Amino acid sequence: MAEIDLPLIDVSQFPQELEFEGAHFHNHPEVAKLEEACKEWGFFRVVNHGIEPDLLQKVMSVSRDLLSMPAEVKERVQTYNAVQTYNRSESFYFLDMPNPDLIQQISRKIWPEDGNSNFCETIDKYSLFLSDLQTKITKSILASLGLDPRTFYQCDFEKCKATLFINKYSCDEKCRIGDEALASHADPGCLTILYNDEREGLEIRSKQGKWFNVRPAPDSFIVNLGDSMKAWSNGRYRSADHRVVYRGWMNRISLPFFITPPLDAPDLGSPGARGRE
Ligand SMILES: O=C(O)CCC(=O)C(=O)O
Ligand SMILES: [Fe+2]
Repeated sequence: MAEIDLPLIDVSQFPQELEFEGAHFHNHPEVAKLEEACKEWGFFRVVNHGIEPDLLQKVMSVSRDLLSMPAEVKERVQTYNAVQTYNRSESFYFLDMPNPDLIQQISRKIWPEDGNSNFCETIDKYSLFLSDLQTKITKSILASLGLDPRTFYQCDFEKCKATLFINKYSCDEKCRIGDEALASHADPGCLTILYNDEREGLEIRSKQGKWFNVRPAPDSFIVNLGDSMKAWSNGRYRSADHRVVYRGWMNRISLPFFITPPLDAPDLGSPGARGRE
């Protein structure tokens, strides 16, 4: 299986002025790199994102605590699933993030004695950081299409919804290297910010239809564009097929943060003639 290192996007290099109205930045070097990555792969890896490695470790650790609870405890949570499409896997999802009340409700169901404030604070802090990161990335994607950052508000990107998943893929002795743990798919929404443990297994399909194994890299996030962003860019940007393949591990944890358009933002849901050709 061919391997790739995803294109690296350094968030600290994005122009600060992206926050201001009326500026155009598609010639900025980091924004140009982003444009290339979105066209070529629809996937990139984000570094210098400002999230402390310590917080990332804590997020993994509280996710493991949650997933290692007995099945009958996990089943108290409505959004706990042994999802069929995730072969031999289980997941929790948290809607409308950041959402401290929901995190507490879920935590109290799992740990009724004390509500596990460490879990709540860690997941809350993490989702606040990720929301901020997704805003920066989305504005930079708009800039890379040659658009004014105000488009973010004019086209209702700020109303997008974020859902955090905590997934665990488990394999037993019957698993064989190359078996699909998550079948090939494209994400339907705007953007996905994915953090996973250092176990290999994520594969993405190139423009030419060839599968590549994504080499893991610590302390960074994988970002991919979904079908809504592809449609919104009038097909200029890819929403690439990807899958998870078993590579010899017993367990693999991944935390996708899905950014999806709200139902009341028709402008975002439909492709328009925007951006430069
Ligand atoms: O677990 C992964 O690395 C990828 C997950 C994914 O693609 C998804 O949940 O849509
Ligand atoms: Fe996906």
